[in-house]
Amino acid sequence: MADEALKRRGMILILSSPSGAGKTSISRAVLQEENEQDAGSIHLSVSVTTRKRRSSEVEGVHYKFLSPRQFESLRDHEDLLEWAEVHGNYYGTPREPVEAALAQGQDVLFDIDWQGTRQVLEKMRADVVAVFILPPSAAEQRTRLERRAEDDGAVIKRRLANARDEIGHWEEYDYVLVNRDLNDSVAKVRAILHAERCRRVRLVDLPEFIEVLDRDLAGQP
Ligand SMILES: Nc1nc2c(ncn2[C@@H]2O[C@H](COP(=O)(O)OP(=O)(O)O)[C@@H](O)[C@H]2O)c(=O)[nH]1
Ligand SMILES: Nc1ncnc2c1ncn2[C@@H]1O[C@H](COP(=O)(O)OP(=O)(O)O)[C@@H](O)[C@H]1O
Repeated sequence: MADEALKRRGMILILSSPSGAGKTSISRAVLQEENEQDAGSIHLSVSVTTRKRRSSEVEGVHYKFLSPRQFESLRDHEDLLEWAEVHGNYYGTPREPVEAALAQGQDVLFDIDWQGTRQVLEKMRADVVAVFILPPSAAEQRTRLERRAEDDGAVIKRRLANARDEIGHWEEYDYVLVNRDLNDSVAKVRAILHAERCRRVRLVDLPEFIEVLDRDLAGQP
């Protein structure tokens, strides 16, 4: 990235939450604000899924919508970094775009569930920062799902029933936040991202930088 003194390896920023807690709203705002500040620094990992497209979603932007057969073919060819069945549908992360972005020092945002998070942590712990988002209360979570009005009653019921299972994995995450005020949550996720970018292990040319600094200091009168 243009304004950084040190070359950096990219990271995977995972956002997980029970349905309706607000991770999609937070991720869209984080991506927009970050790219206004520094274009191309972070992008969404576009998952593949067998679930039906919602009216607000655009093919290839929010998800790639596949048939079960297409999904299984990708999975069986090891083209997915992780995959899981969630709320009765398959979801997975295409591997190649993520590996390319990390190598170029770009960050990738994952909106994935706890099962996927576990797989990515097992494979790539050093490159992963995992954030768990909670709703302020069960009543507010239900209200948000109903207000979103993208799913029918049975689907909302299933998502709320699965919420306890998802929340049960909070201890597997590096950071946890309660999404009460959206702007506040977006600011917190951006603060996490900015701090994590400075981690020593991500600064790939730090040893050379220190060596030059040290040599120049030694050579000073
Ligand atoms: N493991 C995994 N989970 C995913 C992936 N994409 C989405 N999910 C999760 O699947 C769940 C359902 O997502 P979605 O159908 O968009 O519903 P929403 O959470 O109610 O907005 C959420 O927990 C997502 O984080 C993926 O590629 N892999
Ligand atoms: N902090 C918040 N306060 C009030 N409403 C919110 C907040 N965050 C998200 N929402 C709303 O709640 C609904 C569910 O949010 P969404 O981002 O789709 O959740 P998720 O992706 O976790 O299922 C949406 O209608 C969204 O506009």
